[in-house]
Amino acid sequence: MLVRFTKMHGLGNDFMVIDLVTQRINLSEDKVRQLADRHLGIGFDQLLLVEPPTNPEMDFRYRIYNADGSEVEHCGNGARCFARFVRDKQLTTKDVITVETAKGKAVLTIHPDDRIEVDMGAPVLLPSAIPFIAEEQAAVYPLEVDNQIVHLSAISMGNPHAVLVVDNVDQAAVETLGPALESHSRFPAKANIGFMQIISPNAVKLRVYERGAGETMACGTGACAAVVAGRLRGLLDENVKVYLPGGALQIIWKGGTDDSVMMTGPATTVFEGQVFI
Ligand SMILES: N[C@@H](CCC[C@H](N)C(=O)O)C(=O)O
Repeated sequence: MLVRFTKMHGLGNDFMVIDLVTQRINLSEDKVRQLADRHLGIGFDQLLLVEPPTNPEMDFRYRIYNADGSEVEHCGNGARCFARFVRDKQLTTKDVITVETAKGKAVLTIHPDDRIEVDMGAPVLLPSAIPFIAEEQAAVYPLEVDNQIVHLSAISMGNPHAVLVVDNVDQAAVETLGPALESHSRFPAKANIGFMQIISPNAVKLRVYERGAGETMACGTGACAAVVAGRLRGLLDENVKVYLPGGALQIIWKGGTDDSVMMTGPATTVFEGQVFI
């Protein structure tokens, strides 16, 4: 069948977005992989499916799939694109939108200047809940990989992240350490791997090797996890600009275990199309 879709991006982290409020389809993992292929399909880092809510207190539900076909819990850049999508498609007229994700509720605010703010919820630091294998909770964990010891912070923003602090992000071993850590046995559900260079207490540079997608131009949940990691290590203030290869996000985290991480940034529509599925 012919399905309508929109191609979007958040700072270069790109998405195929399908409206399942007004269309119906079933997608296998193989089909997602085929659509994600940049030569044979549409090409994307993640697929976003916009659906009616199952909980009547929410406005929508959205589901997220990585390019490798795996379903994931959360996506920061995707959440902003989702908000832009439902407004542009006139599926809602609200400025504050609530959405069900696989890990609970997200609240999105569209500001008059078009930037979108997402309440990403509180970070999860308990190792078993990330999930990360460790005897006790710590801000930094030593871990052996590729015959060396690296020091990382482990955080869930709904999805699992590891964050390493590096001296120079442009020279970080993202292509080798990224995949080795993504599938490390201490991350039973795999993980997204962030490499963060501290510029000042209010600015960092970040590259993220994403689980199921490889290095992307930006990762919203990765930016949130990086700021949490920097705060836990006493390196960052509460309001931090995160410079990713595709552009900058503003991240605010007050630092309490119940405090939400707030992420603000843009969402861009590239084109619309139809594809046989
Ligand atoms: N690009 C996303 C994160 C997408 C999911 C991630 N690859 C995972 O497997 O958890 C973002 O902007 O947060």
